[in-house]
Amino acid sequence: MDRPNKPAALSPSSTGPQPTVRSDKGRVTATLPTGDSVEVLTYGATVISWKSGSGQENLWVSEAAKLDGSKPVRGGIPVVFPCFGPPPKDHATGKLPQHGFARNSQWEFLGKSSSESGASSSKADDSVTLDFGLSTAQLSEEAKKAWPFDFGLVYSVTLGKGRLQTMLNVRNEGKTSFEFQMLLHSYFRVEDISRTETRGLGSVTYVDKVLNATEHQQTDPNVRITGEVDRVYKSIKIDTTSIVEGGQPRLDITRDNLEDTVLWNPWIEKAKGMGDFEPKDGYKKMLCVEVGAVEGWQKLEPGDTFEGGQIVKSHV
Ligand SMILES: O=P(O)(O)OC[C@H]1O[C@H](O)[C@H](O)[C@@H](O)[C@@H]1O
Repeated sequence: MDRPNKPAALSPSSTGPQPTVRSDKGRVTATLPTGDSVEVLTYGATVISWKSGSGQENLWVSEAAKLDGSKPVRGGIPVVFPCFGPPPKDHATGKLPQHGFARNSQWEFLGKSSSESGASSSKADDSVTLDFGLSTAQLSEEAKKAWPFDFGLVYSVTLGKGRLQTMLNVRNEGKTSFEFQMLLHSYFRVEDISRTETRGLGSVTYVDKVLNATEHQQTDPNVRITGEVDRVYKSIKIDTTSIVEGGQPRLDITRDNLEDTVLWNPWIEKAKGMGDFEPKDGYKKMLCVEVGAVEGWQKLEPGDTFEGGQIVKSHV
């Protein structure tokens, strides 16, 4: 499948200030002349910071998050592949840990490409894309044994003025088909969860993981977070889920070729139970809105590819 809005390669005739990209000791950072910036660890290809030109951080990262590759990052945008949550024991992913291996594998930085025209904007606007790769050969022996399929992932992180696009491309490099799920586990930063709501999830069926995985129908198009929430919204018709604070739009999260979104906030007790979640009242400052394909399984035949992701627009 062709990726819509893929930025073109840097044109030699480009003039004016250019984005700067630095790669050092497992961290890749990109900064636009507008001041927008992104920082990505090669560990998990985890985006750990995304700032708007105003200097405003859009992602939440725990103060106790491990950034040394010893454990998946608690915050930012961990990549979930090839299973979401604890995999069913009778499925081919059954021996993998919760959320699979992508978030705790060492990815390769494949390089950058830049564009003078915006990836999702009609207005001319510089952007830069950072590509990261993960394939079977890079996995730990344990992960290879637990999920014995040949695959190739390319994760493209595109930074534009006031927006971030993250796209995961999955390719079956083997001789047999495989099934997978994928999800971008974005931890968004909010000022005050008590003034925060999401819009765009109305008339959708969701599975409530807090209430014994029972199915419910979302009737109110606005969802306020007033306690622990862990919901899988399925087959959503509206492409964009917005985070609104005090009635003002904060972030618009648009799914690309993905139909599901998980809403997660651990609230008081669950936050206390997570050693890498700090400060303990940090749940007041974050909301996970996680786009993905987690309802059932995506099947890929040998040689086939799947691509899905998100474009996030920041209003500040
Ligand atoms: O603690 P982790 O493995 O990072 O998972 C954190 C959370 O991820 C998703 O949002 C799931 O829906 C939650 O059930 C899970 O608690």
